[in-house]
Amino acid sequence: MRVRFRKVHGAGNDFVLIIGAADERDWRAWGPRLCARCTGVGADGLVVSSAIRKDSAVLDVLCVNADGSVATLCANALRCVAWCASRDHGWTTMRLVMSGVPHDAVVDGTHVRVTVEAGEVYSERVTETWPGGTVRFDAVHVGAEHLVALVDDVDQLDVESLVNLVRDRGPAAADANVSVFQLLGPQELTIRTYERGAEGEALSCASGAVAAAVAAARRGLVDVARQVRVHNRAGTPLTVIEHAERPSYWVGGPVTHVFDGELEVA
Ligand SMILES: N[C@@H](CCC[C@H](N)C(=O)O)C(=O)O
Repeated sequence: MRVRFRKVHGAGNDFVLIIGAADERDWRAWGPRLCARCTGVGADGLVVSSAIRKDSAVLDVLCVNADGSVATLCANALRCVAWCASRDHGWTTMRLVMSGVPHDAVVDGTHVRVTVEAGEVYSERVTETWPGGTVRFDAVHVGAEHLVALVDDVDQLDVESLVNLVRDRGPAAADANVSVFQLLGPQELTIRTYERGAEGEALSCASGAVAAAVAAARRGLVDVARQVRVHNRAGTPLTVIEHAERPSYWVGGPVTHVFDGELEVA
């Protein structure tokens, strides 16, 4: 059977997006095949979305990581789904459900923001001492597990080697997304994220941006009641701000359509 897909990225975090295909197909098995950089379409994740009720602005979204695991939250995937739904149906606000958790989305041209809920910040949950010094990671659950560490200079770090060490630090670390961030100035951070499931450094990570902003706020470095800009490897910053009415955060930034295609899936 042939299905249509879109290749879309949210500030460099890229996805193969299949719309309206909520059936029994084993998308977990298709994730690694379609996401493979050399032999597939190439992406950080495969995202499958479908309307919960016909023509309603409520969509169920599945995100399968490039390694076949399922992401409990991928905020950039949600942003990309919202952009596509806006283009297809003209909706500018919608509700997206990922792993049973509802998220609101607002589309304004190519700028898309979604809500993400953050749990408590567990300070210095993992400490790693290595030749580059000591790095202390806070643990923050933002729908997916994140470890985030404040460092002096993100560019000086060999992130992959650091993550390999951190991953051996027990259950809190073994299955987490891992980020290092730096304070750039008032209300500005820069971040590098090693993404679980894509098993590599992502050009941007929206839930990682929320985790870093929340951890930085807890340290008194930023005020999340006002917009925090989070710079990334893609060079297209995301913004994070507390939701005015409920205990949640908006994370926003650009979504870019790359191309459309058709796939034969058995
Ligand atoms: N693949 C990760 C989640 C990735 C988060 C994503 N990049 C974002 O934008 O939120 C996982 O399985 O935890």
